[in-house]
Amino acid sequence: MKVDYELTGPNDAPVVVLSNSLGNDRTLWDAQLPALAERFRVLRYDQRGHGATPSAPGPYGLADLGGDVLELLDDLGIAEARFAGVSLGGMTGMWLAENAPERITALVPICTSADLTPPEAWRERAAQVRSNGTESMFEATLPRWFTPALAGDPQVREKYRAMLAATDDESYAGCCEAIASMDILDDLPRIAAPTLVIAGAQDSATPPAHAEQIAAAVPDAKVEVIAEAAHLANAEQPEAVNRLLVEHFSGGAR
Ligand SMILES: O=C(O)CC1=CCC(=O)O1
Repeated sequence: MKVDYELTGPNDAPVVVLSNSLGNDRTLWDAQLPALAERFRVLRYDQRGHGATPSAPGPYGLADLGGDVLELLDDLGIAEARFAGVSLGGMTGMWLAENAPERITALVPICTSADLTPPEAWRERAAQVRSNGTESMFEATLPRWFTPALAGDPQVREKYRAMLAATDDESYAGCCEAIASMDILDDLPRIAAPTLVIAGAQDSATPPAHAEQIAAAVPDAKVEVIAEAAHLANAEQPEAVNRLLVEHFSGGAR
């Protein structure tokens, strides 16, 4: 699958790949771009059926979503990259670090999980979206994405409602099925990339315990919990997340 992408930053700088979560697109990273593109070649892309990337019939697995990234890196002639992903994007990053370790030199999974059970709940969500469409998910989703302070802001509501509604129904469902069938927990100890796991203190979708579980399994991984942030912590607290991303990606890449 050819994904839609955008490259920003110096041509000769190390590459940082940014991967979005379920129901939004690469503009999720708008507030990271200025800080990262000063030092890195930033490669933002849209997960399949999200943003400007075409859809494909589901179900998907994380191998499909990770495979999309490998195809993109191959097409662009990028041998290796640092990788940050939010939620589904973080799962994609962990799959890559386990299955294509030579391509991932540093990893930052953000507000994500390696074990988001029960799978039936994701299959039910997939069925619901195939019947009712992505926009029907909005009122239930926004309070998971942001703390009440931001979730009530009319501009935030409109931006994220539009992104969710623009997400292809079948792809959203296929991504839910990728989460349902996710099988990355047991291989976390194989991850060799220096790893920083970021959590939102108020994230009800993937609470900080999920970050602790990942960090306990990945050799030498660290955890940072961002106060006053829910699931889309990079959008809600960009300064704190930018500082951590720049520090981690400037430090010990493998
Ligand atoms: O929409 C949610 O429930 C939050 C979420 C889970 C996986 C993902 O990418 O977003």
